[in-house]
Amino acid sequence: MLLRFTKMHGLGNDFMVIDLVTQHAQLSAKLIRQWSDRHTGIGFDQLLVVEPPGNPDMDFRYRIFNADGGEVEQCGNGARCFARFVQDKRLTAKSEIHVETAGGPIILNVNADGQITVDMGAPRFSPAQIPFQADTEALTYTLEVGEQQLQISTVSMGNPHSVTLVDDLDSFPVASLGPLIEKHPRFDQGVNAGFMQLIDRHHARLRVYERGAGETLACGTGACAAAVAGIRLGHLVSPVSIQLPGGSLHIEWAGPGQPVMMTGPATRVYEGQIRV
Ligand SMILES: N[C@H](CCC[C@H](N)C(=O)O)C(=O)O
Repeated sequence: MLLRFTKMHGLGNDFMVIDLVTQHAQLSAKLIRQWSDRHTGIGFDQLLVVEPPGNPDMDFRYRIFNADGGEVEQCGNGARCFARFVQDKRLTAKSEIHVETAGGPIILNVNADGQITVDMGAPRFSPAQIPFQADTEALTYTLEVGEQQLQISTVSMGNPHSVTLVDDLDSFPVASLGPLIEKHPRFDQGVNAGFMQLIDRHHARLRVYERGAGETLACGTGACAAAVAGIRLGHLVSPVSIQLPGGSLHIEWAGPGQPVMMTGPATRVYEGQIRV
């Protein structure tokens, strides 16, 4: 059987997107790892799957799998591509799309200018919600990483994030410290490791070593987590422009209990078919 898919990206964070509303396929971690290989497969950071909703009040279920085959709770750049995909495929005529994910409900708005704004839900901070091993909730924690002691903030956007402030992002050893944080024993389910350089009160630069995918050109939930951490620490004021290697995202957050609003592009690259 041939399975249709669309290759897409959000600021260079790239995806294979498949519609399992009108198609059927049995996915496995092994198959996803084969597909994600950038030499022998299609190549992507994440696989995004469109399914019918479980909850009749929602329009779709949105499932996310990392390149390593693991299913995860949320993907922000993917959410914008999801919105573009379901409109392009005529799976919906709505411009406000309500979607259920393993990390909680999100709302996608396709704007007149083609940008997409996502209500990502409220961030969570308690260690149990990250999950992260700590005695009490704090704004920052000291994490032993290799020979170093790093100050990190932790934020859940449905998926887990650590945020470390650095002075010079270009020279910071993301490739060596990222994987040590990603698989640090204090993060029970692993973590996406963000590294942020403050520019001014409304701007910051960010690199993210993603759980299950490595360093990506952009990370939407990572941008949300970094903006929220910067605001909580008093370094940033909403709205915040987060500049990632692949481009910038506009983030707004009105404070604890309020949703994080992320706005950015979604790009279609090509249509494909693969035998399953
Ligand atoms: N690697 C992430 C999932 C993808 C998130 C990222 N691509 C985004 O745009 O938010 C995790 O394991 O939680």
